Amino acid sequence: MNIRQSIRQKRRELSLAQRNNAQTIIYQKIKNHPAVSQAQHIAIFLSFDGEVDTKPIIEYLWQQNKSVYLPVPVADHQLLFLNYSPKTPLIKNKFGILQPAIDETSSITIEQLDIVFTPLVAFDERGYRMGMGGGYYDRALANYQKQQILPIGLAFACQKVAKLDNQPWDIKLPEIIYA
Ligand SMILES: Nc1nc2c(c(=O)[nH]1)N(C=O)[C@@H](CNc1ccc(C(=O)N[C@@H](CCC(=O)O)C(=O)O)cc1)CN2
Ligand SMILES: Nc1ncnc2c1ncn2[C@@H]1O[C@H](COP(=O)(O)OP(=O)(O)OP(=O)(O)O)[C@@H](O)[C@H]1O
Repeated sequence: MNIRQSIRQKRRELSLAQRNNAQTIIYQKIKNHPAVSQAQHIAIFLSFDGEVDTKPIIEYLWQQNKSVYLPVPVADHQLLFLNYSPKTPLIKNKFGILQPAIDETSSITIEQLDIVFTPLVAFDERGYRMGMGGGYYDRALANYQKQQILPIGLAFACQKVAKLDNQPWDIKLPEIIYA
């Protein structure tokens, strides 16, 4: 089994108690995060495959009157970020992940985002990430520094590896919140 598959399996196999403990710590870190307090436009994702459960984070962001956006995979491995409010109807995309139905009027360009909470399968000390293999986030975040976007990875500690062999297109996350 390759490392993507083996870490996805480890992540799915975390017990409910392990998950809840870690998620409580992660939520606390987000609530105390100065950049999150200052941000207005925040992209996050709806969890699947054992990812950190983002629902409570989204509820918190809504409570704080932040504008929340979800990734929508489109052609050429591009991501669209669409507004997500408590009223937004969700549909399942081809990966089985819930997303808002495509509605161009609610999409935001990447450079308008302040923070992009980024899903990942594995990460290393340096902040390199391995994702699901579509290259969606590597493309979306290719120029994040110039665009003054703060990508923040969200993960469980079991997703950390010593060193990923990174490719030229791999972005390095400046911050990963994990527990
Ligand atoms: N919650 C969440 N949303 C996300 C991502 C993510 O990692 N997590 N993505 C991060 O990029 C994008 C979706 N990327 C994905 C890429 C591949 C597969 C996947 O399961 N691939 C299967 C084959 C799928 C198929 O039938 O076509 C596989 O590799 O076995 C899923 C999501 C956008 N939304
Ligand atoms: N900035 C980019 N421009 C063009 N192609 C890219 C870019 N980033 C990644 N790719 C292509 O996308 C493919 C998948 O990349 P990779 O395996 O690193 O994805 P990933 O980070 O695991 O997935 P994701 O970001 O969707 O979670 C690679 O074959 C790579 O050639």
